[in-house]
Amino acid sequence: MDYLMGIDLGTSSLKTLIMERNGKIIALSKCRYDVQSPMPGYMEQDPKIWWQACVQTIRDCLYKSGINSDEIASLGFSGQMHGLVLLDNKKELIRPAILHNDARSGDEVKELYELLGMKNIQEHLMNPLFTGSQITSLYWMKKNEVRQFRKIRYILSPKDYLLFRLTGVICTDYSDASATLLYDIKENRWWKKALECIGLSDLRMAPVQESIISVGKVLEAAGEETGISKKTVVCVGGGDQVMQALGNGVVEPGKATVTIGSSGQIFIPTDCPVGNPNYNMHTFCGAQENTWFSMGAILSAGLSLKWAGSVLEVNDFAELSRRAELAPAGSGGILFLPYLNGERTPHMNPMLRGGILGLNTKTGTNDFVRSVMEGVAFALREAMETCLQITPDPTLWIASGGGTQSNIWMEILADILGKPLYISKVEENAAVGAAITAGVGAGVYRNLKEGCKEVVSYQPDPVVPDVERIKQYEELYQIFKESYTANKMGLEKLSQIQRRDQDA
Ligand SMILES: Nc1ncnc2c1ncn2[C@@H]1O[C@H](COP(=O)(O)OP(=O)(O)O)[C@@H](O)[C@H]1O
Ligand SMILES: O=C(CO)[C@@H](O)[C@H](O)COP(=O)(O)O
Repeated sequence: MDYLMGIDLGTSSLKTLIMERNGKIIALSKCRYDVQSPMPGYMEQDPKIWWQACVQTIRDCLYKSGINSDEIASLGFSGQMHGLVLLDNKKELIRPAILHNDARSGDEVKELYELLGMKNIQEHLMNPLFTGSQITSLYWMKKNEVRQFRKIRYILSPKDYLLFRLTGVICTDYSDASATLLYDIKENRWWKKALECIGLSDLRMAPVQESIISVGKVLEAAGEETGISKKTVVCVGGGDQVMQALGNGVVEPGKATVTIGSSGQIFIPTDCPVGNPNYNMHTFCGAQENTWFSMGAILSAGLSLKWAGSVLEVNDFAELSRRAELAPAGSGGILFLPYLNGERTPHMNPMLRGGILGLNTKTGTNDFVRSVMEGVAFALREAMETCLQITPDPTLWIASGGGTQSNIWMEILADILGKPLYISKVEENAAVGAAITAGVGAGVYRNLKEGCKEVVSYQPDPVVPDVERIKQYEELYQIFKESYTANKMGLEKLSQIQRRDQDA
């Protein structure tokens, strides 16, 4: 039988799975790791840890499945987007990866807007500039790590590093290329002006392929390390948002996903690159040429619940969900602002900080946990409304990510978005999407649409919003939006104090 392998490099863990062509998962393995924050606002990971996690989970999956590795027709990657991985001319790592949620380059964002010009950015990148994107992280390095900057020979996105370790091939895909903010989305090539502006040439950038393209076979040494056979075809894969969408059967306009992973996203496929007139959401390329999507991204979704758990010293998400179930809808009138590490859509502000408003003598820990889940859902609604200002509302919404494991969180999300939410029957949709992509690359499926049709089905009953709670949340949502405007300046000042104190 032909099996397919999907590998998803997340922010908090790496997941590998082996599935049959009909989507039945026969082995799944996860390896957790931490994000390092050596300075306030810095978010980094050592790519070698990703590779170790990749090796460990591949071996574990092969062992659990009991299959012969020759039977794996192909494998593909999904990866956290925007992050910066740098290799020197010996193809050695230059420094730890700077991640998508890094907030150090606020000044560089402002400078790059000046240097590149708003009109050019609108026309070529079709995205707002933001901290944690490759363009701003590279520009920060140029100013602050001159010696290391000079060593840069290859610039990769996170999943491309795993592809390189496995095959020796340097290459990326359209989705990750566009997410670097160094890529001209209209012209479909690296944007020379942006590269020149930060003192680099497009020779430093990886060749760009469709996600389904097979780049070759595993290297001898990597084969021995992982147990992957030389017969297995290795495909490029794509950014985790594109891969999770495919793993949820979202392959063309009409369907959309709302994701609660470590971060959170609204993902809407579009017929053309819609751009970003208000500089507060994203337009990126899809898995294949001439495919695009609009995206609203919030920085602390699942991460907010993780933080709440650490405050309460409850590190079990299922237990946190039970606690949220015990609190009333609206959490007794308290509101959580989930800006723990700044925010992207719609505020595009790395200097924001979180907040809890309306605390009173009756507020208890159950209210606190529920308000965190509600605050994340309010932020996702604001991201959704931002996208829907310029893209048509899809007919079907699918919830995705680790947050779907919580019934109460899904109920809250459906009520706050005011949308029935479908949930896929399988977990780990980004890894499933990577496996589907690899299946197309190896000829197991004729195309992505066929792969999605064979693999993806939804639980029979969507999570349906409740009419009464929709009304109740509407009132709170208006206060949530106003709270940003009312508190913005104070939150920014607090963030400055936090940086200053931690710097000292
Ligand atoms: N049983 C659960 N109940 C509530 N939330 C959960 C549960 N399991 C996972 N989560 C949420 O999902 C997040 C992880 O999502 P995941 O999609 O695995 O993230 P990533 O891909 O970024 O590593 C956790 O931080 C947590 O907030
Ligand atoms: O930043 C984005 C999208 O813009 C995220 O998709 C990251 O790529 C990481 O996702 P998680 O690991 O937090 O789910």
